[in-house]
Amino acid sequence: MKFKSPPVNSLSLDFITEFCIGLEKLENNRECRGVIFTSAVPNIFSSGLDITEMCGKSMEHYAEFWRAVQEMWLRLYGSNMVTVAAVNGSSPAGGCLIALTCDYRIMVENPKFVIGLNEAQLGIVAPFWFKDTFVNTVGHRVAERSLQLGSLHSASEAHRLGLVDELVPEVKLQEKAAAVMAQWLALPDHARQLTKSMMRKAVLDRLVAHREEDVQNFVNFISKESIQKSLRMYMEMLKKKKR
Ligand SMILES: CCCCC/C=C\C/C=C\C/C=C/C(=O)SCCNC(=O)CCNC(=O)[C@H](O)C(C)(C)COP(=O)(O)OP(=O)(O)OC[C@H]1O[C@@H](n2cnc3c(N)ncnc32)[C@H](O)[C@@H]1OP(=O)(O)O
Repeated sequence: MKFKSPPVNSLSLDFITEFCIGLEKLENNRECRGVIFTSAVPNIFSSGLDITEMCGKSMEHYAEFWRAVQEMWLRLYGSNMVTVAAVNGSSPAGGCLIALTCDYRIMVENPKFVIGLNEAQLGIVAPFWFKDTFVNTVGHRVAERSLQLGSLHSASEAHRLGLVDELVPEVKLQEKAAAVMAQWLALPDHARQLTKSMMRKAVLDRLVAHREEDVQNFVNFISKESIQKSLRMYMEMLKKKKR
């Protein structure tokens, strides 16, 4: 699955809806046993959640958007397929979440590419299920420090921390992703799927059990004037950076 929503593959409501429909089709296709996620936009895997979906909109819109973000994560983290992220560009926040939610992450070894859950830098808080996914990948200590600081890690640092599993030169990315996929698909599906479910079930169940509460927390938090102000300032900063 190749993300192609220029300029930065931000995760808008439309993007997420298409992503979920695409994933569901693949999940229901008995001939499809694995998916590689990558980007068709140069230098960007995904810039994370589309900030304009969380800024200056109605409470109803925030709730609809957040349910879609939850749905994307539930489907991907709970997927029966082998999921490999071929990270060929920067991947902050929600973009990093997509990579973390896969079974395996391969990143291009470009020192300009960054990845991490940088929510704290925007004055917002990664919800518990982003945090759980991060902890399950890198462990508690690394996740705690990285989340509190809202760190964006270079590719080599991300590899050192275990945030990504492998680094490769750009030209080798697709070949390596295909090789990893072949390795994971060599196992009997039922054994791999039951093992994956055993590893991820508690974290998935936690969001399913608290889904509406999590929507309300998000809506209450994001609609605060102080948070809206932080998001507006962040968007301004992104625009100014270009001038
Ligand atoms: C206690 C209860 C808690 C409950 C939970 C509460 C809250 C949690 C909520 C949400 C979690 C949030 C998750 C997120 O994903 S937030 C998004 C975070 N993303 C970022 O910080 C990345 C921002 N972008 C960048 O750093 C750069 O754009 C880039 C990705 C490195 C690319 O740089 P480049 O120089 O190539 O491009 P530009 O910066 O010029 O960008 C081009 C264009 O795109 C716009 N844009 C970039 N990112 C976003 C985005 N995420 N959303 C919307 N728009 C984006 C940018 O402004 C430019 O627009 P322009 O009009 O100027 O062309």
